[in-house]
Amino acid sequence: MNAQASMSDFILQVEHLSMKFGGLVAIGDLSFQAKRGEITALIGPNGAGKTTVFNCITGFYKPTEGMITLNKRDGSTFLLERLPNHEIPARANVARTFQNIRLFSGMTLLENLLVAQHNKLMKASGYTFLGLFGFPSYRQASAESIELARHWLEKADLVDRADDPAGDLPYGAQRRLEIARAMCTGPELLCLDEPAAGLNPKESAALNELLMGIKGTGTSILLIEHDMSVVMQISDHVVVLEYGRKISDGNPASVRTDPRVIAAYLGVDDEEVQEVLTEVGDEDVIEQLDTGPDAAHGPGNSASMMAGPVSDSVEHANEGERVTVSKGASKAAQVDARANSTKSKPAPKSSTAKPRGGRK
Ligand SMILES: Nc1ncnc2c1ncn2[C@@H]1O[C@H](COP(=O)(O)OP(=O)(O)OP(=O)(O)O)[C@@H](O)[C@H]1O
Repeated sequence: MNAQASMSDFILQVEHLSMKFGGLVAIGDLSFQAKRGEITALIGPNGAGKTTVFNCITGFYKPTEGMITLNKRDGSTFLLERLPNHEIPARANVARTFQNIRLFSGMTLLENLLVAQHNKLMKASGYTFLGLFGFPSYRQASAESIELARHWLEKADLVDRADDPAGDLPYGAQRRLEIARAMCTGPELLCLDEPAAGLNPKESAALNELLMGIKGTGTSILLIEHDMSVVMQISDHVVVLEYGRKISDGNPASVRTDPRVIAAYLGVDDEEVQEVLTEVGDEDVIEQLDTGPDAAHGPGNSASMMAGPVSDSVEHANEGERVTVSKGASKAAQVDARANSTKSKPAPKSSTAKPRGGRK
């Protein structure tokens, strides 16, 4: 990320966010920023804490610690962790979709998009029955709402089905309708929780097109996604979580080749981490294993960033370069521990990480 960027270039700043559920640390000291007008992806294995981050941003959870700042285009700033959750969409202009589709399936597509604009229409009616009698401000707001709904139905390639019940749409189209509905609330930050889940490749491509169109309007997108074809194609910036901690943060190309990310995603047995990294990694990855993490895009060597679950420990054994990691520990931490171990024992380069099966 550009060090010259000013604070107002960032729509969202998450600082030292922690969320604990009893003894479970779902998010631990997480900091990242999302640039205005960009697509920022939040990725990580199941249970890494991605949805919990969304729930903190959108007010469903009040974080245990930390600060979430939203900087709007007009210069106003909101501390989301302090804002009542019903004010987050209305005042901070943050909209979200959920992992499970939440449409009004018996209502038409158009009606779904008009319901999303309910607040605007109520305001225009003066919160009275005057709307029923064609109060001019209400008539205008009503016409604008229909126009906005039509606009987003077109963008989502759904305008032909405007009068069909939402429940009749194929799954991928329902996903796009949800996003269109969120866009009708005029968000500055759109948070999408796994929008590509369950989509076929054609539907994924349609989703990518819709999201790129939304980005083109200047709306910033925060995206949780497991589908790497979506993440790598459309994201400007990727933040990777493992056990609620950030293990990598950078552009898609740098994150894709980060050994810690590969290890976290593979989810292999502890003793197999090195073996699998060697087999799947390209020369860059192998080189990083030998020389340590890439400070240019990684989160650095800070133990707090790289720690696994609170109960885990990473020990350096006294047998050459072997690293012992307690069961269930962070795979990213193993990669880091191994890199540190290699650094502290200057061994000949040829002694580690030589591909056994060659590159794939
Ligand atoms: N309300 C809650 N109460 C207790 N534990 C919770 C709660 N919400 C989340 N967790 C726990 O926090 C951790 C992170 O969960 P979260 O759903 O945020 O992960 P995720 O990365 O979104 O996973 P997935 O990719 O499977 O959706 C998990 O261990 C989960 O069980």
